[in-house]
Amino acid sequence: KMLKKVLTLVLVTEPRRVLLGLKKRGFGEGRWNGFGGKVEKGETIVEAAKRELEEECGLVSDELKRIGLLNFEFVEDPVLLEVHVFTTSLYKGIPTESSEMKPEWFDLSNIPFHQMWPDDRYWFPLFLKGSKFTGYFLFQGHNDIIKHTLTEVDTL
Ligand SMILES: CNc1cc(N2CCN(C)CC2)nc(N)n1
Repeated sequence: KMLKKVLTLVLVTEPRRVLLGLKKRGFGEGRWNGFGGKVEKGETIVEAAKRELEEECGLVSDELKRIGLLNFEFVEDPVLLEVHVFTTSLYKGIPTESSEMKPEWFDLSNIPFHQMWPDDRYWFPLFLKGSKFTGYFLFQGHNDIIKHTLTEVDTL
């Protein structure tokens, strides 16, 4: 049976901007993304999302809203990534560079999709218009999407 890794992704917004981090090392290195990581033993998914947000960019939020559930598979690697996507516009702190991420604000009309995971082009517009969504993306390598499904949902 396929191994499953549960991961988090947090997108911080202001009225006309979204905070993204440039991944400095590891999985997704060189790509802009929201903040997130693994869910450790003994913590809930939203606790993990809150922890990773603070670790990766120094922001603290107690109001993370679940907006998406994305499943990723890579043909070369038998692990399913189950990514729980959150957003918040209520936070404390100043975005601060960490060992993992270099944070920057992007105007909503200027999202650097060419320097992000290719699936983002599909689901980011749903996130930006306030929809909830579930999706599945089958990758070949880290750049090519062979197959995908994406559905707007009322409840996650
Ligand atoms: C494989 N495609 C991905 C992965 C991904 N994540 C984000 C969170 N990471 C911890 C793991 C990988 N984020 C996006 N936007 N797309």
